[in-house]
Amino acid sequence: MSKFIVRGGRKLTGSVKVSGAKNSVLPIIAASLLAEEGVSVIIDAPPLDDVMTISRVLESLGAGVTYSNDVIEVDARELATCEAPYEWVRKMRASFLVMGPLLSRLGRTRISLPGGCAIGTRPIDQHLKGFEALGAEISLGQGFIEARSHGRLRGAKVYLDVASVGATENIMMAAALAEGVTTIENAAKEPEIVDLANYLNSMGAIVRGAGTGVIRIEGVERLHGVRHTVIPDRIEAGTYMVAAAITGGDVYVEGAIADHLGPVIAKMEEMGVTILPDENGVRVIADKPLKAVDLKTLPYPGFPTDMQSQMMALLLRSEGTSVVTETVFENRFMHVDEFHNMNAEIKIEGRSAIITGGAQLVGAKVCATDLRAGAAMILAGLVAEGTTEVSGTHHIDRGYVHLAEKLQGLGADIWRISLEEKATEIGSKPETAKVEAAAAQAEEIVPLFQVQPTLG
Ligand SMILES: CC(=O)N[C@H]1[C@@H](OP(=O)(O)OP(=O)(O)OC[C@H]2O[C@@H](n3ccc(=O)[nH]c3=O)[C@H](O)[C@@H]2O)O[C@H](CO)[C@@H](O)[C@@H]1O
Ligand SMILES: C=C(OP(=O)(O)O)C(=O)O
Repeated sequence: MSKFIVRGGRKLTGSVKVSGAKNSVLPIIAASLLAEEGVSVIIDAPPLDDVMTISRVLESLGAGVTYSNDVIEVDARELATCEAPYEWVRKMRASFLVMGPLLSRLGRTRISLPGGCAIGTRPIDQHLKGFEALGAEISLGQGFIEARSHGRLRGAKVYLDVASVGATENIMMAAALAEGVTTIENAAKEPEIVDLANYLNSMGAIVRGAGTGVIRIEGVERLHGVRHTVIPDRIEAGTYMVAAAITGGDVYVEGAIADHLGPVIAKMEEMGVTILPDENGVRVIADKPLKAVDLKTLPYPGFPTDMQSQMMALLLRSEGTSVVTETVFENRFMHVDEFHNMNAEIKIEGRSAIITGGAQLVGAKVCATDLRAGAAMILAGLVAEGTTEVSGTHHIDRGYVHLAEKLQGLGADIWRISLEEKATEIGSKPETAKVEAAAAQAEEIVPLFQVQPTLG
């Protein structure tokens, strides 16, 4: 078990590099299961716990997976089973993304039910509706979902009741090897969908319209392994943009793609933050008092739910009242109680949080209730009076590569401790790598990305 310790009060300056996108690399690794020929090479794969988890899922299916210096190689030419075990699927909902590729390639799959999580119930009915439209028979029992097809899946029209990112991806992957044409209507439009479509197309698939509400997939008979570079993580980029703004800093976020961050940039500009995008990244300058703004989360190109809690931290620094409305997930305000512990003034009314900005935040012991909530606590800690201790770091490790080190590089006073070391080293900063290794061991996670070139 470990914690982040943040001492507030430093302006962040300098440059920080964004890693590859978690939400792109996960479906892309899953899609590698479709390659019956050659090996897939995925470049800029971030060394995150979620990447390790999906790699473990692939290994449990019989694929060979190696990782070295942000490059993952997947050899899925021979698969041993079509069953994804509970042990790994329960760790991460995105493991369910192997269902489409397995069904499409093997004609049968059995996967543990992914269940809900802290931010909502997160049903999978739209994924299943899509598979059924393609001719699969679905059965549920004993915590597993089984899907079978008689021969190849058949292309069909699928209308999604909600523009689900995961369902769009799963159905795209299932349709890639189906017989005939599949059309997904009311498809999700996120940049990660486009990245997955580009990956599938270079594998030999025929996917058109990704990034719009209608995606057309013409099924092919075989797909092969390719080299692909994952897009930069827009949520990680947005988090560092907020870190710059909240501390009144001046930071260049290298790799941030302004086009992917439209609503985040628009809202920060409305607040009075200067954003200067160029072809390699985005510079954020916060040299004026922040204004309150209202925002509502929506599917892309609307404001991303994955940036809601970080923006709430920023709005706590503004003068006036802001209203944040969460429309994507039904329970994504868990961070509000944690903010209260830091002297924040926020009231929840239904799906909206009413934020009275301007109060001095005070350091406290808080918990990362989910991945982005954890990032928000750290952001608040950067400007709180005194010291903030953020527990629940396993959530943060799902989505942020070397968070403490990247913030330290910008001048933040943040470090990570293992709870064991805390007892003996209060007041000193233990060396980060050693502490992370100890923390990983304590959480029974093998630190694959630092010490082992090969998974498994
Ligand atoms: C690995 C990954 O890419 N995760 C992202 C993905 O999650 P994920 O793909 O799980 O999110 P979805 O887009 O599917 O979920 C959006 C909404 O649709 C609902 N829904 C979804 C599927 C379904 O079959 N039925 C249904 O009702 C969900 O409960 C939720 O309320 O998109 C979310 C919304 O941008 C992000 O917060 C996550 O970071
Ligand atoms: C909710 C998130 O991810 P996941 O869908 O993997 O839980 C996120 O990245 O904020």
